[in-house]
Amino acid sequence: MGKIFYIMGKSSSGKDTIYRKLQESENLKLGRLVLYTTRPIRDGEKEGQEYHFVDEAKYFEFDKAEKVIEARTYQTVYGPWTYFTADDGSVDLSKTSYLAIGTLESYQNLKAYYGVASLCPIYVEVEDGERLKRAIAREETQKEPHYEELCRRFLADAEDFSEEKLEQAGIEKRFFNKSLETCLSEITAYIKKRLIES
Ligand SMILES: Nc1ncnc2c1ncn2[C@@H]1O[C@H](COP(=O)(O)OP(=O)(O)OP(=O)(O)O)[C@@H](O)[C@H]1O
Repeated sequence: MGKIFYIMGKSSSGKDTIYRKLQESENLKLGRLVLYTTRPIRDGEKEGQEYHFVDEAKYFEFDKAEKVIEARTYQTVYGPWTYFTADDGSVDLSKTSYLAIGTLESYQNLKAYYGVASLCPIYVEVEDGERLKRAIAREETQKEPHYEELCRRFLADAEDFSEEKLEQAGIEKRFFNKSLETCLSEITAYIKKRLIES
């Protein structure tokens, strides 16, 4: 059976960067499980790459059809943004393994939906000061930087990824993203090992 390799970490820990590199990796050949969001697309993002960018009506459509696996809404300074995973027919674990990005909460819900044996957590960590610098640098590249949202998210993450919650979710292994290259090679080796085991 295939596995869902689930990348998690606080904002600006490097999840998207790592996700893109692993997707490009010739020798892993992982399918993509793309989450949905109603938040506006950022400059440089592409539909279907980081997320499926949809409006609220689409979310309600999936919900009505009972196809929402997990959903969470953040009351941001720009209004409510919903992030969700939908059973949109793109996942077949009998055929392949997948790579996804999500939160600790969505990870727990996917475990309940697909079964604990199908999920494999990839938790990425960066020292807080360095992570904040990367977040600001990334925001500065945006046409309309959202600094308030950056601060809100930074504070919310401290709670959402508390040591207690990590322990509850059974996250033991951590991948430190100081050097991207080293972090990527450690994650790649880990995924290969887990693929052989499954
Ligand atoms: N090892 C690294 N060294 C320096 N910069 C890095 C490293 N890894 C990622 N970055 C940069 O840090 C910024 C944040 O990375 P990225 O957008 O991948 O984080 P993220 O975890 O997906 O954040 P979010 O959850 O907020 O979308 C980006 O500008 C990225 O280029």
